Amino acid sequence: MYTVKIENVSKSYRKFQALHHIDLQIEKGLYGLLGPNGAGKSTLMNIISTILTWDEGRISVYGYDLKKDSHKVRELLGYLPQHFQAPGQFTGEEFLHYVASMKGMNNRQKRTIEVQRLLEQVNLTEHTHKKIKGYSGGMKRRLGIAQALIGQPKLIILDEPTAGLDPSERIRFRNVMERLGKEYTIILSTHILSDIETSCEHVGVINKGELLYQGETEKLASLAEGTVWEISVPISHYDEVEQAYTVLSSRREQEQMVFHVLSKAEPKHRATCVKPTLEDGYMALINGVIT
Ligand SMILES: Nc1ncnc2c1ncn2[C@@H]1O[C@H](COP(=O)(O)OP(=O)(O)OP(=O)(O)O)[C@@H](O)[C@H]1O
Repeated sequence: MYTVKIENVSKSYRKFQALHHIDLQIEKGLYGLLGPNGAGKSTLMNIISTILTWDEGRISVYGYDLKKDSHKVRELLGYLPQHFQAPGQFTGEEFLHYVASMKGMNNRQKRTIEVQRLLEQVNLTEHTHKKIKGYSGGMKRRLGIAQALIGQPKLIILDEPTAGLDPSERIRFRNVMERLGKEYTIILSTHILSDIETSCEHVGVINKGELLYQGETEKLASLAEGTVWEISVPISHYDEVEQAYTVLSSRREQEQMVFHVLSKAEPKHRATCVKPTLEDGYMALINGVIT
């Protein structure tokens, strides 16, 4: 059963069309929204979060129409905006209490339990009483994730939640999300493929406001089957290869350069076709090598 249904949604900022007829169906669990800078990810997330309006199309969230029943949707929603800011003079704990009160959690004792649980979940317990202005970027991000989880929302929208997190925080974040994804719908946007590779079963890829793919994350890699080639050339041919192909990776092996490149046709250099990774599938889509 789909919890979020987006049908034929378009959005323009004055004359610039940021989203073109987007159709997306999202089920309970973790859903990854992928796309390069300016693809339209935040626009779409702000629309689902009821912050932005849109021009045409229909969106429903847990059966509620987003236009007619936006107040109902807001009650189900936890949201981490891309540029999350919290007042620096608050401590982490005070801020979470404040957000929880705004969400209608009036019972102080219950609120305290919830705040402590969330601080622990995002690994901020030892900074509970520290002022937010003294937090690092990663700590602020984690606090942002905690405030999005207040009140156990059924739909959690996280716009680039892992920006600024170090590798161990990223792993911790993934574990928390995987656990929550068993019960709730979580949509997260990212450019970091490793964030979604293991945790999101389904993914949508957008570029320039167009939806290029939606489906199983695993299958994104196989879309690029037959278009990823390994080429080994002398170092002096480096520029030639870079100009001729979309280079996915390169490494030096003694006097040779070994490239992985994208190409629909077999390259003119001696090349071996290799099994694509998720990143290759994504790059092939974004570069228009596959459609
Ligand atoms: N308020 C606005 N007015 C005009 N254009 C906008 C506005 N907000 C976004 N855009 C444009 O819409 C397009 C989509 O932007 P959006 O922020 O949704 O992309 P994104 O995929 O979230 O990018 P990023 O990963 O860089 O945050 C971009 O070309 C952007 O410049």
